[in-house]
Amino acid sequence: MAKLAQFKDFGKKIVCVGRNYREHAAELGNPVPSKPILFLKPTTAYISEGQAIKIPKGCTDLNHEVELGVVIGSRATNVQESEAMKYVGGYALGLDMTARDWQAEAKKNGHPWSLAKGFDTSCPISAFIEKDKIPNPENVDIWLKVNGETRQSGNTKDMIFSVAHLISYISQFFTLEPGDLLLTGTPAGVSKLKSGDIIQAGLGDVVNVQFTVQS
Ligand SMILES: O=C([O-])CC(=O)C(=O)O
Ligand SMILES: [Mg+2]
Repeated sequence: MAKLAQFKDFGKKIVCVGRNYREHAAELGNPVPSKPILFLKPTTAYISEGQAIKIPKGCTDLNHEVELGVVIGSRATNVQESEAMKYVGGYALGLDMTARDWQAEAKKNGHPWSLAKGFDTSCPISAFIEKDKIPNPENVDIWLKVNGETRQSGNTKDMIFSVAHLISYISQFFTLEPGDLLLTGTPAGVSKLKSGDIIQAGLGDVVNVQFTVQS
């Protein structure tokens, strides 16, 4: 496996998992999935700390979704679940910013979520986290505050599909490449944001980030 340093410049394709926590599926009135629900964001969605989250033009219900991000370390095609963790290069905290009004409309009409999930600034991301800083990705506290008030507070042990299962499942259909980011789904507590809001989010005490929302 190549040296981890090369993944500090991760920023390749963003593969997202939907409804991977029962309580979040329930809060939006969705059934619990029997297999992972996948969607993609374009790489133009990435921002890092210091850049603002922009409410996309016409969106009236921008939501935060804090998620554990897994950075892929080596090329993965059709990997077994028992081997899958070898393909992890490290981690990151990611926000799956969602135009909930646009997503609701897309759901109603059976249309894709690309616009609701893939607009510019829809993937704020922390710095790269070395793999050994998170020895067990299935037991990490994950939290998000808006203007100092806790909105999301979960633990990755409540994920329906594990990191290993997700990598194995996804790699059956498309190849994961070094530098790709896998966003593993959000716990409950998603809520509406407005211009000027300050989001703080973190994974246990491993990492925390801050982003401002702008119209
Ligand atoms: O928009 C949604 O509810 C699906 C999703 O991304 C998640 O569960 O993290
Ligand atoms: Mg999400």
